[in-house]
Amino acid sequence: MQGHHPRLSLWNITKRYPGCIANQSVSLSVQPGEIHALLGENGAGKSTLMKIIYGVTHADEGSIIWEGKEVDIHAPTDARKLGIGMVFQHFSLFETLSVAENIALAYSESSLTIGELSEKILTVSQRYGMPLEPDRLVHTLSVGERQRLEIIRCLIQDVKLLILDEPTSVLTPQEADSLFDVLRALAAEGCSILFISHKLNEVKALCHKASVLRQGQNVGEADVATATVNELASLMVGAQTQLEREYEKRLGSETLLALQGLSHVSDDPFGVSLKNLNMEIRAGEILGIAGVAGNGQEELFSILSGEMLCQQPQQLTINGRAIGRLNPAQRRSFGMAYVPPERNGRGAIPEFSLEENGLLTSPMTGPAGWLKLKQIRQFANQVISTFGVKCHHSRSPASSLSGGNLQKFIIGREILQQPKVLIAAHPTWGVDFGSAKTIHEALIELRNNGAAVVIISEDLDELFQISDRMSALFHGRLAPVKPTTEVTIDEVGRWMAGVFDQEQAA
Ligand SMILES: Nc1ncnc2c1ncn2[C@@H]1O[C@H](COP(=O)(O)OP(=O)(O)OP(=O)(O)O)[C@@H](O)[C@H]1O
Repeated sequence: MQGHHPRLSLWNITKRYPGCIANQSVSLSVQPGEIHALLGENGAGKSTLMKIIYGVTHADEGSIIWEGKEVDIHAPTDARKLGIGMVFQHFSLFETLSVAENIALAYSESSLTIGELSEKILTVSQRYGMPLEPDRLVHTLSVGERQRLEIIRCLIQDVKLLILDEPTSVLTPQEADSLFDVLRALAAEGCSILFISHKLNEVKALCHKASVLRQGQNVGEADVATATVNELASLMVGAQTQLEREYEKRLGSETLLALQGLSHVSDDPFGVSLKNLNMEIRAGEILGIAGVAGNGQEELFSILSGEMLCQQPQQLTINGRAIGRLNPAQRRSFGMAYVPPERNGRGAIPEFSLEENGLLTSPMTGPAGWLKLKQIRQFANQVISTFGVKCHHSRSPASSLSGGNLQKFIIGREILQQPKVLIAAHPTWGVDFGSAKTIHEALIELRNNGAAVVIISEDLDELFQISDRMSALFHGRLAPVKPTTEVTIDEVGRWMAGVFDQEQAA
């Protein structure tokens, strides 16, 4: 009697990691056709629970009931056989293969030819209004299209439960709206959806129910139609909380960092070339760079940080000193600091402890090169306490932190070094709203102390909230730089679509 049972029920799921209980006796149910949000602060245990359902990791205790029957899900293939699909935050696609070839790889057990699979892709994409050509090579796809590919990959196999982990963090507002239309259509057909998000407005707009995890435990369920965004927030943090703050806009003083006629031809066949960028970033201001991912943000970050060098030293100056040919460490000696777009491998080394990761960008050695162990520990603990990083202790490996907590550690490590110039890509990516506020306040304080801050982000709400001036990147070109108070969201949207006159660009 399948119809009478919830699609999925979890009973008393417990998962322990060394030094922490990620999920503690979590029970929840999802009905057919229900869009169910999973909310919780960073480290609350959301991803762990989803990974257990999808068979990526296993519970120590508890049971999973699928349409009324207890099941063992040992691996993602078991989950897929039941009709469970998952779209991860980080896509795992092969750039040089086509859409159809990428999907074929996920279904190696199926006997469909590429031609038959392409037919199926077209049918699914037309049915749900998600245009995607099966022959397109993945490297030509935008981020939104890549996500479509991941979703279609799940839908090809009649999916009954779709899990999405922060799916809108990589999308423009328009792309997020069309994703929601697809999810609503799927739910109307009876597909259940589990949706992880830190954006409570989205949850309110899309979901029917929300379960809230706090420190690994399910602390309640809310009917999203009747709960306000503030009530959802209070359930998450267990107290009344102010969601957002307005920050005073400032116009900076003297120019600290300047880009002059900076062009860079990408040697990556899938990269974006930067074209004649001119920009001044002043002491005491935050400059926000908007743009749809893949328009040169990655390259701009690399050229500002020194991971990629300018052709001419004077194309990039700090306080008038030409630094275009200096490497990242040499630029740091002039007071620069960076928060790169990837946490793992670039922002932090997963196998290293937090103390060692602190040392990576903040050298704490004595005259003979001896490590100052006490200072290293103090610094890591200062970052942990100032930015509310949830971890076992300062000697825990970075890989044991939840995504949002590692992000807080990386940005905290950079801000506490009091840089003169900070270049930060997606500073609050995957960070819960309480911690996002802490990070915003720290960035504003850094600005108020006279630093020049560049924020490269796809999150327009965030850019409008904390930037003093704004611009956008499109196909490696920079839109005009204007005070945030003088631009509208529509104008920035047009910049992001390439509608600007390069002559006016600053
Ligand atoms: N492989 C691991 N080893 C040790 N501890 C881990 C591991 N993976 C997760 N944890 C811990 O389990 C807890 C829950 O982490 P999880 O990633 O599920 O949180 P989350 O709610 O998804 O957080 P975020 O919003 O930051 O993604 C955290 O305290 C984290 O440090």
